[in-house]
Amino acid sequence: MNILQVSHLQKNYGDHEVIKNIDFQIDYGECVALLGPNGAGKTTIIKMLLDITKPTGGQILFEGECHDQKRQFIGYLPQHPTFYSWMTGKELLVFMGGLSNIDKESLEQRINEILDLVGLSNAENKQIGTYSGGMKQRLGIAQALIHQPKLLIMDEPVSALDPIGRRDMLELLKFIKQKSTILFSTHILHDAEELCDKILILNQGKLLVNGYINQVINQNQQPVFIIQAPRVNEWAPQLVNEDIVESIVQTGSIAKVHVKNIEQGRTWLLDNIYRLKLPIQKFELVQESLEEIFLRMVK
Ligand SMILES: Nc1ncnc2c1ncn2[C@@H]1O[C@H](COP(=O)(O)OP(=O)(O)OP(=O)(O)O)[C@@H](O)[C@H]1O
Repeated sequence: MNILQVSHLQKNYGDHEVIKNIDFQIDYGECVALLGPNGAGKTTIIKMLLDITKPTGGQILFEGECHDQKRQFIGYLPQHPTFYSWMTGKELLVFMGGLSNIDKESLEQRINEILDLVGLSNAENKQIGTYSGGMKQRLGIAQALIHQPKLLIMDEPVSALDPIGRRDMLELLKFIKQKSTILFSTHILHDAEELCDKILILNQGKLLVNGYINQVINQNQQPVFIIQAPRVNEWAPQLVNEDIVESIVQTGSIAKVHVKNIEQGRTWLLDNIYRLKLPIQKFELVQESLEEIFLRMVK
């Protein structure tokens, strides 16, 4: 049995179809990234899993059942957690543990364990208002895990952090995932690649991809020619050809040209480089990265 089964999930706001007939499942011990550009519908899906928002259609089952008490089952770190800044980290966890009906004796021990896990033992008696962004986010993880939920859901857990806070958080999540089942949303591909087993790519409410990262890369990767030469804006538009070229992406002095067929594309591109007398610095055939696959799909 899987831990979460989502079938035919739909959400409309008025006439706006925000989530369009989505199916996915999460198995025990998996770490799954929900990826999508701004407005794709990631937060809406998470809110429906948490019962904050009601679906327009479809079904959400936890361990095969529609649970009424989702708070016991799920630990949740929102996109913008808000804390009382006058509370200490420990006081917040006592408060949250109380809401989850953990008895006092077990709670004391659980708080010590969880503060140790997230690296906040030394700051437990400091007011949250004095915490850095990274410390607040780690406290957010601690409150989400205090009642030992079966599923940890996080909405953009690292996006707002500086590079050091982000690295700390990724390392913490790598450790937590060894013993947890995790679903988190992000628009940062690299984080998904580093942490996850499976990815769900969402665009405009539709699920475009649902699978293990390696499979997704193998099944969707397209060959791409890299051409580097000065004044890319002037020559790249002349390489448009619907029969041969799928798309062209320009960055700096580089054009990434996706072709429909490698042999035909190579010959045609070389002919054009010669015709245009391009002073090329590089001509190379590479495979797309996950980020490039994502960008192509959500365009
Ligand atoms: N309460 C609401 N009423 C009407 N439309 C909404 C509401 N909440 C979200 N939407 C719309 O639903 C769509 C999906 O929004 P959602 O916040 O789920 O996207 P997201 O992928 O989480 O984006 P982001 O990465 O920016 O957080 C957007 O077009 C948004 O404007």
